[in-house]
Amino acid sequence: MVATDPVRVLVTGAAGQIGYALVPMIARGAMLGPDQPVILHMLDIEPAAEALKGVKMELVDAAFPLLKGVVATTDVVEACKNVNIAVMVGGFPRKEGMERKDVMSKNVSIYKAQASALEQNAAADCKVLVVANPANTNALILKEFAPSIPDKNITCLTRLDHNRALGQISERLNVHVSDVKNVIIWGNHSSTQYPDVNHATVTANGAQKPVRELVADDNWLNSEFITTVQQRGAAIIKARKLSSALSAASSACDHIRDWVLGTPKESWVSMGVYSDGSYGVQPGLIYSFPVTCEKGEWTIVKDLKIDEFSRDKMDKTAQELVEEKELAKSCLN
Ligand SMILES: NC(=O)C1=CN([C@@H]2O[C@H](COP(=O)(O)OP(=O)(O)OC[C@H]3O[C@@H](n4cnc5c(N)ncnc54)[C@H](O)[C@@H]3O)[C@@H](O)[C@H]2O)C=CC1
Ligand SMILES: O=C([O-])CC(=O)C(=O)O
Repeated sequence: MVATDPVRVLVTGAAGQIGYALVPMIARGAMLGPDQPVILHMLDIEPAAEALKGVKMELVDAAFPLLKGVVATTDVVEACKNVNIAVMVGGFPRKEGMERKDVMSKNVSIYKAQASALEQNAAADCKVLVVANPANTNALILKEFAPSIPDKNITCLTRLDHNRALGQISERLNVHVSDVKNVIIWGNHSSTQYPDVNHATVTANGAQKPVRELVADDNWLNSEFITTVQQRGAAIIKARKLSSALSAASSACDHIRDWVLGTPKESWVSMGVYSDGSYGVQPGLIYSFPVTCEKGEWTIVKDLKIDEFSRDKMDKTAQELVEEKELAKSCLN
């Protein structure tokens, strides 16, 4: 493919609230860069067909220079045809008072059903990002029911949690968010996730300093900071009566952009990817790790020092993923 060939990007659940925030970002180049033309494939279900038509009309009305075509459909096969990137948002969001795994039975069956459509119709090297909750387990189900898609091409979104952690540190230290780097989200996109700042730094006047040293309050870092990030999704639902949408859409663009175009030098991001056993995480689980990306491939950052506090939290979130996997399988029987 030459650089100016359009990239086909599928967004499922495109008539929903994340979809509505995400498709204009993609059409403006926030996902694949300002020179990369795109063709948007938007999938939703029959009850949302009229709303989906409306989104397509608005995309036409916005006259995006990079947008070379729009497919808006309720047919999953048509939606998946030749797509290079698939952002799987379709599903049901949780409501106030629920955990993300409470939408499991409704959502995992969607991912089982759509796995084969993707496998059979998408481009052979299609990169898949699962956003719908429970994101890690939906991605795991998709991976199991689409065995010919390479494991490394199926990921889930924990970049929103990563960005939330950057945001909390930036507010606490009164520094710009782009000067904070190398936080890590370990594990599940759920309230057991472990936001870890032990390797994070802030750049000031050309020098890098450890976040722990600058914050100088281990008590805050080991308690309130962690729970704020873990519970941020619930806090947004409480405030908006709807779950996060603009931040989820923006983080989905960050995830794909860094995966395709590469992570900046000496920094990493968090992605939910299949475990190869790194850091003692059960192989095959979709677990959020620190990764660097180059030439369209992610690599888990190896050999970071893990203290006892972190080990315990990393194991607890892994254990939840093992349990979710069993629960998902029972929902599919
Ligand atoms: N991983 C993450 O960081 C985040 C994940 N989420 C999750 O993303 C998902 C979408 O959230 P919203 O856009 O707020 O929900 P929404 O309800 O506004 O939109 C979801 C859309 O999916 C559609 N849909 C349902 N079943 C479908 C199917 N089989 N195929 C295609 N489309 C289908 C619905 O008709 C709806 O238009 C939820 O599961 C939510 O919990 C939300 C925020 C962050
Ligand atoms: O909390 C939710 O249900 C939506 C979500 O995943 C998030 O905002 O992180």
